[in-house]
This record gives sequence, C-alpha cells and structure tokens, in this order.
Amino acid sequence: MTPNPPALELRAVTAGYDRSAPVVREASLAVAEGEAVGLLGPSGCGKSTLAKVAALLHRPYGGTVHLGGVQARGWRHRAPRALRTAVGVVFQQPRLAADPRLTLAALIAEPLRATGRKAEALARTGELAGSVGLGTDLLDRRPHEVSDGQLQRACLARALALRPRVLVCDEMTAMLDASTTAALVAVVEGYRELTGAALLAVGHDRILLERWCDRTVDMPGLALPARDPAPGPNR
Ligand SMILES: Nc1ncnc2c1ncn2[C@@H]1O[C@H](COP(=O)(O)OP(=O)(O)OP(=O)(O)O)[C@@H](O)[C@H]1O
Repeated sequence: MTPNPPALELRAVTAGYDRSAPVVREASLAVAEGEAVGLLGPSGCGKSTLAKVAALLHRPYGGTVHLGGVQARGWRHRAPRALRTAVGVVFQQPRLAADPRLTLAALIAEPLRATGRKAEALARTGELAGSVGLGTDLLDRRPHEVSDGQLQRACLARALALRPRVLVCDEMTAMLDASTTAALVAVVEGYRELTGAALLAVGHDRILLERWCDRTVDMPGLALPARDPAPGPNR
C-alpha cells in the first residue's frame, strides 16, 4: 500500500525579504498526518518566515510547499481555496493578527464568512468560542476590551474554524502565562485528537515543545549542507 503523503512538506525552501540575502536557505521538513513537530531555533534564524511559507502566506524564492501531497502554486489570496483552507495559523501577537474593529464573534467567524458560509458562521461561532474556553459573554467585545490570553483564544478559534488538516502555531503561547499556555496547548491537542490534524509548532521553549510534540527539529539543521563548489580542472 502506498503510504499517505505528508500533511505538510517543505522541500528545499529558500525564503526571506531580500532575494540576494535570504533568511531561510534550502530548508526541508515533512510533517506526517497526525504528527506534531516542534520547530526550534535561535531568534532571527527564520522560523517565523518558514512558518509563513508553510501557511502559504509568504512566497518563497525557491523550493516547494506541499499540503497533503498537493503542491502549492499560489500564495496568500492567490493560493487555491482548497489549499488555503487546509492550513490554519496562529501567530505570537494576537493584537497584530486581529482586526481591532471586529468583535471577537466576527473575528472567529472571519474564515467562514470569507468562504461564503454565513449560515455556518452564525451557527458555529458560539461552539467555536466554547471549544477554546472563551465565554460567550466576551463575543461582543473588541480586541482592546479583552486580555491577550482571551484574544489569543479567539485567534485559535478562528484558525480552527475551517477544520484545517494542518495547524501552524508560531510562538502561539510566547506572551501568555503558564496556565493559559497549558489551556491553549490542550485545545490544540483536543482538536488534533478529534480530527487527526498535523501540527507545526514554532518556538524558543525547548521544554514546552519537547513535551508537546512528537519530535522537534532545529532550524539551522533544516538547511541542506552547502553544496561543494563545482570541481575545478585540478580537482
Ligand atoms: N517583513 C520583514 N521584512 C524584512 N525583514 C524581515 C521581515 N520579517 C522578518 N525579517 C527578518 O528576517 C529574519 C528572520 O526573521 P524571523 O521572524 O523569521 O525569525 P525567527 O527565527 O522567527 O525569530 P524570533 O524567534 O525572534 O521570532 C530576521 O533577521 C528579521 O529581522
């Protein structure tokens, strides 16, 4: 029997913000269906950049991204809907990731509305809020009227709204206290148990990621060894 393709696969991805000096060079990584992989590495090594590439939010200069064996050929809004909705993402700073004008209810329902599922948005917003431990009394508030932890719960609910097969958590708990961290990790694990989704969790906290994930990888180790220079005439 042919094994299932990885839920997420990055092949020799080169990415960054200046083509002449990419921050990620030929990074390769595969996350199997149902697997949780922790991505570790020092600050500034390019973890978030790679996470954005994996979530189809940042176009790489080279290499390919595959979701469930399907190669991505567009990025951001140009990515085909089936691929865009296959991956959910939660960032470190909920205040940068959330539109300050939206109520938490509208924030959570954003992906459902954006994909034309208005009735489902109405029906499921309360359930999604409940699944991340957010009281329905908070749903009419805007981001500036809730705590970072509450807002991050709403961002996690938004990421889960379309039931993604892959969840990318980029330092999701870096700004949160220990009990909120444990609660959000438990939500992600509950979702994965229910759906078999794969997880790419990015962070600095080796202890947390080693406890949370099936395995961890170190960002510098993802880069392929530099190619040997082309042999010269005397080699
Ligand atoms: N939008 C951007 N424009 C230009 N440079 C950027 C941008 N975002 C990140 N960088 C630079 O790319 C490099 C890698 O950043 P990235 O955020 O991917 O690293 P990181 O490993 O996630 O860091 P940290 O652990 O501190 O979050 C850094 O030198 C950073 O300054």
